[in-house]
Amino acid sequence: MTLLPIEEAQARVLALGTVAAHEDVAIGDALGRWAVHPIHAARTQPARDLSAMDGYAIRFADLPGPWQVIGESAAGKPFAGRVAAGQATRIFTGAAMPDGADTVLVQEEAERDGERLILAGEGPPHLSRNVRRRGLDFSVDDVLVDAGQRLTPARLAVCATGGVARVTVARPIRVAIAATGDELVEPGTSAGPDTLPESNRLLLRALFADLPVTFVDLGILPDQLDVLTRAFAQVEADVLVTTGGASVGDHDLVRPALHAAGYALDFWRIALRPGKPMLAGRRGATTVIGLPGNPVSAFVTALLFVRPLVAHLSGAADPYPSPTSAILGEPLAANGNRTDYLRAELRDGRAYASTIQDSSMLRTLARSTCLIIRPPHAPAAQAGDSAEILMIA
Ligand SMILES: Nc1nc2c(c(=O)[nH]1)N[C@H]1C(S)=C(S)[C@@H](COP(=O)(O)OP(=O)(O)OC[C@H]3O[C@@H](n4cnc5c(N)ncnc54)[C@H](O)[C@@H]3O)O[C@H]1N2
Ligand code: MOO
Repeated sequence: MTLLPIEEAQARVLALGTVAAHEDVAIGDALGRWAVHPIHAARTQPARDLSAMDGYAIRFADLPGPWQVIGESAAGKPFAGRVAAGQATRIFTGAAMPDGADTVLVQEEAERDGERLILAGEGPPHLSRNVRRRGLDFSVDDVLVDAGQRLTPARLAVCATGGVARVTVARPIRVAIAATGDELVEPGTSAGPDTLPESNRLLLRALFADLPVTFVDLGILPDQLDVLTRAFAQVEADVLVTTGGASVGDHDLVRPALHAAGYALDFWRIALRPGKPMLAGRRGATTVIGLPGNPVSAFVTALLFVRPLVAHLSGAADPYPSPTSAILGEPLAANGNRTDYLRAELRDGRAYASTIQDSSMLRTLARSTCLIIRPPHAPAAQAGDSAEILMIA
């Protein structure tokens, strides 16, 4: 059986999606969304030459003083007059430089007696010392945020400073989530030995909590073709995520149910461990991603496929998770034909893989802080070798 390489599977998932319509939102509501267009500054920052320190505005040519203090410039309350030879004004951080002054003497290096000011230190070493020039940060029309960039706290702050009140973003992505399996019960309900508290819906919602999504909870669905088909046929969402029932057993009915509900399958089974039985398809504007039921497989496939799809539909220029690298703390055996995401702990910059890599084991996942990425057919690796990792905690 040929399995689809994960990079190809990722590209195909993104290609299935229909990019969401746009809306304008206040910057206060835009955290974690992606800018659809480049965001341009509506003002210059600083709008005037400003003092960077508390002290005195002087003319550099007048050093080493003394000076006569003729007034004050505070933030928002500029000095109205002009500083002539031998004159200075009191000035504070963020205040406009008075006309005629070009340099700020910090107050720690000055002594004042009434209007008389003298140098009491080395003084500013060069012209314009402690002055923030008009436009130092940005000028009107400069690009503050590129199209496709995420609106992080710092980017929202630069928009505010740039006089940008509203931004264009994709509308929230509607994500419907269904767990399937006769053995599953709502977490917290009393469960006998043949039942299992359902955890994948909670896992997925938590994994996407920072994304601009609205969730539709389809609940826990039984392994019955007609029930699954009816539920999938009624979905109105941008993304339908199912978990479980994706493999080859007699009770793995997600694929036939999706087919019966009118979804066209794009692929099934990929070269990934854990996560091999993943499937993807589409019906109208709804992309379906069928995740394996094993919780660790659901976790890894959600990170590698569902999150990037939601980010892509939201306008992200770079929707994929960003691996970094670490030194291996222990040797690793040669890898087989699937890309392997090993649950591991990062300690003192070294990654240690768990000895048992079973895709049902949530406690191992919960203890892990990273996943070590092993490409298909990677040769055996030694302690001290470098490896790609994906941080997960
Ligand atoms: N003969 C074969 N058997 C299996 C293969 C295969 O290639 N040939 N693939 C294995 C792989 S790999 C995986 S992964 C699993 C996943 O299969 P399914 O997607 O059909 O998952 P289920 O059988 O429904 O469940 C697997 C496991 O996970 C538990 N589970 C399911 N959903 C949830 C949930 N929402 N919350 C918590 N736990 C859940 C379920 O009880 C099972 O124990 O198939 C292998 N088999
Ligand atoms: O691919 Mo399965 O997810 O290894 O257990």
